[in-house]
Amino acid sequence: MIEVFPDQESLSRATAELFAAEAGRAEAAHGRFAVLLAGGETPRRTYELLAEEPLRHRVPWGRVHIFWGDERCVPPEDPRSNVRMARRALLDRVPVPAGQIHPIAGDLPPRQAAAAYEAALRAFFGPELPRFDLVLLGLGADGHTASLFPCSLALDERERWTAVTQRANEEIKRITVTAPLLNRAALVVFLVTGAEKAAVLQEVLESSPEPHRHPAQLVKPAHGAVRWLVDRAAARLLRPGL
Ligand SMILES: O=C(O)[C@H](O)[C@@H](O)[C@H](O)[C@H](O)COP(=O)(O)O
Repeated sequence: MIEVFPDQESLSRATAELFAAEAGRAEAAHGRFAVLLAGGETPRRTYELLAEEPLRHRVPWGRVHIFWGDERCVPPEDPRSNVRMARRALLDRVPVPAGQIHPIAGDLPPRQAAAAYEAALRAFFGPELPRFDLVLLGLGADGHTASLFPCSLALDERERWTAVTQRANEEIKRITVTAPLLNRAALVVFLVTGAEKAAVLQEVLESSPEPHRHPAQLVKPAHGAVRWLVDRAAARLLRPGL
């Protein structure tokens, strides 16, 4: 399902409202809301809106459990950190109990960080593959999502829930969740804005599946839904009515 919004602000507002609605639904259904946050820049405004009136009062923060889809292997205060971005935009401003925030430790050696994060996931969800109520994902201009980059070994990981990856021409490593975890989600929401994403969005949504070229095409939850929230600039090359 693809929803086109006039601009990033209206997309961010709709995403924040969806987050609040899903949180209320999950809490009513099973007493908690487990969400996987996206990194990068696109979700920042959504997180800010969730911390502000009126939405801040619509989310049962005491029942919310926060995880991340990926993190850069940088210190916690590094401006590139996805955990830092979400803390500053949202988590430092709403009453989620500290024990319900499960950051990826970007300052650990990468393999140790991936193992520690997988242990945190297992501690919370148990031995079964985690089923998140909501997964927020972005889309890179190269078709990546989370930190699942084209042609990376992590794309074929079917056992582990986390992996160490590295983006081409980027000196740092990254920790990412893997496709099996993403594909257990109840609801996956891709957030895509900006004219620079128009070409890749068209390829991901309209070209034949080539997940090693466009890892976002790996995301097809067997028992869940995928929604694409895109702005008009990113959607400009899509077939009408897609
Ligand atoms: O750590 C990251 O960078 C994200 O997890 C990554 O998958 C991001 O969602 C896309 O690269 C889009 O990034 P923008 O939202 O900044 O365009």
